[in-house]
Amino acid sequence: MSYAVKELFYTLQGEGAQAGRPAVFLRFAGCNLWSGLERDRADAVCTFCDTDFIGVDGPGGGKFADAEALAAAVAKAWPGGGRPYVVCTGGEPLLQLDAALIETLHDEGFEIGVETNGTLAAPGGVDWLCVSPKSTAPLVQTSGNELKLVYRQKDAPPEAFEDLAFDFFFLQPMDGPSRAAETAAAVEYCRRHPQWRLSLQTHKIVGIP
Ligand SMILES: C[S@@+](CC[C@H](N)C(=O)[O-])C[C@H]1O[C@@H](n2cnc3c(N)ncnc32)[C@H](O)[C@@H]1O
Ligand SMILES: Nc1nc2[nH]cc(C(=O)O)c2c(=O)[nH]1
Ligand code: SF4
Ligand SMILES: [Mg+2]
Repeated sequence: MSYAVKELFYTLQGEGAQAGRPAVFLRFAGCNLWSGLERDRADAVCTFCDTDFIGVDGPGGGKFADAEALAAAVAKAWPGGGRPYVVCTGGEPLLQLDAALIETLHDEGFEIGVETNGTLAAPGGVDWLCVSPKSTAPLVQTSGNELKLVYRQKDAPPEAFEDLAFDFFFLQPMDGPSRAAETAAAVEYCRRHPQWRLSLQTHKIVGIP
C-alpha cells in the first residue's frame, strides 16, 4: 500500500507522558472527523483542530510507494543514538498505519507512538498509544497507554472516560482564543480529580514544531 504523508520532521514530543522525548513526527494526510478546510470547520465533528493535514506538500512530506520507502525516510530523520522513536499522527494516522508499516518501522529499530482520535481500532504492535476522544464521535479504541482529552469539550466531559483502560489520564487545554481560560479550568479540574494530570503543549511554549 502507498502512504500520503503531509510532513515528516524531527522534534521533541510536546504532549502527554512522553513530553520532552526526541521523536520523528510522521504526519499522515487526511482525517475522518474534519475535511481540513476552514469552510467546513463549524460543521465538522472535530471543530478545534490546530493542524494543517491537507495534502503532501509539507517538509519531508510526499507520496510513499510502500512501507520500506516510508520507513527509510523516517530512519533518515533520526540523528543516531538513543532509542529511536517515531510518533505517527495526522490527520488521523489509523486511516493509513498498517501492519506492514509497523513491522518495517520496528525492523528499522523504532519504538512506535500513535496519536489517534480513537474512532478506529489500533493495529497490534503499537508501543505507545495515545487516544484523544473528540466530541460526539463514537469511541472505538477504549484502551491504551494514555487518554489525552482536549478540555473543555461540551459533548466530551472527563467523567465519560475515567473508567476506561488507560495507564494515564491527561487534560490538555484547548488551544484557541480561550486558551488561558481553558488552562485555568483544566488546572482546577485536575486539582479536584487527581486521577487526571495536566498536559501542556510544550512545543508551542518553546517555539518548535
Ligand atoms: C492534530 S491531532 C492528530 C491525531 C488525531 N487525529 C487526534 O485527534 O488525536 C494531535 C493531537 O493534538 C490535539 N489537538 C488538536 N487540536 C488541539 C487544540 N486546538 N488544542 C489542544 N490540543 C489539540 C489532539 O487532540 C491530539 O491529541
Ligand atoms: N512537538 C510536537 N508534539 C506533538 N505531540 C502531538 C502532536 C501532534 O500534532 O500530533 C505534536 C506536534 O505537532 N508537535
Ligand atoms: S481528529 Fe485530530 S486531526 Fe482530525 S480534526 Fe480532530 S484534532 Fe485534527
Ligand atoms: Mg500538533
